[in-house]
Amino acid sequence: MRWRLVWAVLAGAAAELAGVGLIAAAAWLITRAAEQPPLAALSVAIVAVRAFATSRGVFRYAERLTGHDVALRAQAGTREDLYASLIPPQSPRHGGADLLSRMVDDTEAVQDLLVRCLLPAAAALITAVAAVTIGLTIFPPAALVLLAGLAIAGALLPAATAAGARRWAARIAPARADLAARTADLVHGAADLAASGAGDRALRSALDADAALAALERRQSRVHASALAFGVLTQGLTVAAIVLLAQGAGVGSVGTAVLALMSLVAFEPVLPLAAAGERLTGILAAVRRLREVRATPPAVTEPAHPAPLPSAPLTVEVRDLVVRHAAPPAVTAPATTTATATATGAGDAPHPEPATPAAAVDGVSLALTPGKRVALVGPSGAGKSTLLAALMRLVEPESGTITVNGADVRDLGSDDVRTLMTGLTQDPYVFQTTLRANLQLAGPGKSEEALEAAVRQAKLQTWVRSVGWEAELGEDARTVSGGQLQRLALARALLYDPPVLLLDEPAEALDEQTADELMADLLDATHGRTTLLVTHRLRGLEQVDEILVLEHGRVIQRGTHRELVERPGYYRDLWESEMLTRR
Ligand SMILES: Nc1ncnc2c1ncn2[C@@H]1O[C@H](COP(=O)(O)OP(=O)(O)OP(=O)(O)O)[C@@H](O)[C@H]1O
Repeated sequence: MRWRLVWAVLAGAAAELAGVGLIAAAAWLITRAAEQPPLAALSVAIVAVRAFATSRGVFRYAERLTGHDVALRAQAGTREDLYASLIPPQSPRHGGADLLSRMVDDTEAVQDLLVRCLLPAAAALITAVAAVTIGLTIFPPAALVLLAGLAIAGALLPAATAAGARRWAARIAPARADLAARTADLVHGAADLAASGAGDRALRSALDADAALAALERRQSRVHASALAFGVLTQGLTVAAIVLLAQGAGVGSVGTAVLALMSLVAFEPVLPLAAAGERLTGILAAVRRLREVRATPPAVTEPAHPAPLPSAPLTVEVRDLVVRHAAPPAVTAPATTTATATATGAGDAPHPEPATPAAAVDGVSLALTPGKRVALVGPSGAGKSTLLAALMRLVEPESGTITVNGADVRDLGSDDVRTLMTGLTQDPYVFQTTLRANLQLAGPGKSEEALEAAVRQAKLQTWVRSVGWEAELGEDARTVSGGQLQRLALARALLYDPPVLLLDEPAEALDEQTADELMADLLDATHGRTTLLVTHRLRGLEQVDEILVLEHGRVIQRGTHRELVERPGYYRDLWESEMLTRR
């Protein structure tokens, strides 16, 4: 990469220098030819003009080729790093439209950093040094004026545009993120917005966000246009000053023409630096945002030397487990408010510390011996999914232990743990590919019979038969109903067949009858399989070995179905109300 970058800089500088040489040689040739010297006196200049003209194109081509090659490689490298940093589960996880804009726009900014800022700046510097050096050999005072003009247009002006743009970039980035988020809400939430009659309001707020962004961008364009105009003015004044100085000092028409035209051309690579300075601010903000994603710590700490995986049969023991989620990040004020607050200094006011959230799982102990099936029940928000996430190493417990055959899961690689304990998560995802590929995700080498069996166990065979194995499923699962999605994910979990199966509400989003059938089939399918099942439905739970009732993260009741229905408490109340609604 480093050598490619050097070649790109050299080719860019050579193209600019050829341009300066071409104009200087042409100026000399034209003014000298006017004096009608013998042709032999012009032959070197004629060859030089041709050589510079030809080589300029060749160097420019080489610069574009190597420059874009370097930039695209850098962009690909940045994307790769970003993807790699997103693979381990993060806490908190970046997501949605914001992450998309970071992945697309911000990684493109890395390309711009090279193509629009670093390479042009290096080429401009080399050209400026060459032009000033040539000027010094002809008429030193003119060279000094040229140096001053180039310094204003190439250093002071870009610094000023960068400072001006920084203010706007700080406001434009959140305004753009705001618009992206509102647009994503409009697209993905179209059905919900229409159903709750909030479509017009959402559209209006997206249009307001659009108008706010457009206003900011218009003001930024004004800064951009004035900077460009000031650069051209500096160029004109510098050349005029050089001509006046040279004529006053009696440099002669040939020397004056060479100085004037060469100075004019020396500004060519320097003038775009004002725009580059402006762009640099946005680019640096994008680089910062990318760093933020890469620096987000993974949700769990990986051991430096993962212990070997315990082999089945597995006994999983959870002892006094406490899991606390991080407090949600403070809501940032809308872009315009932030800017106003910064301008007035109000933004410096200290933010109140977020209160420590209550533990989602608070001192839970349980044992899953080989073949044992345990059910977790409890009200919404009781901590059931969090317990499953801790078993899958998706969240780091605050205290307590989880061991597999005596080995602490913190000493195992988290990917390894997920080959031992995994299953159906609460928000299953359908990938934009065929139904078969969606299932095979869990077992690329599994036989056709295994696929069929998983589909049968998940009670999905009628649907599969009607749409076919090669049916394309949508990324946003529009082609799949809630129940089908749930059963597809269940089939995937059953196909993966981990030693310890974790199932988070497998009958969620199903109608009463299908849910009953599914639970009955599931309890059959998991017979003799180590299983931890989160459910809101109690029917069939007489088949599981132990039931834990969670409330506010704590186990408030535990026992078999028979024991729990005999005792007064949450379980018996829930059982009675379930029986009542079924009558
Ligand atoms: N990623 C998270 N960040 C912060 N808090 C969270 C997170 N996930 C869950 N919580 C909180 O932790 C608590 C337990 O949530 P959890 O999803 O484990 O409950 P649950 O029993 O599975 O609920 P449900 O039956 O509705 O799925 C809740 O108060 C929830 O708001």
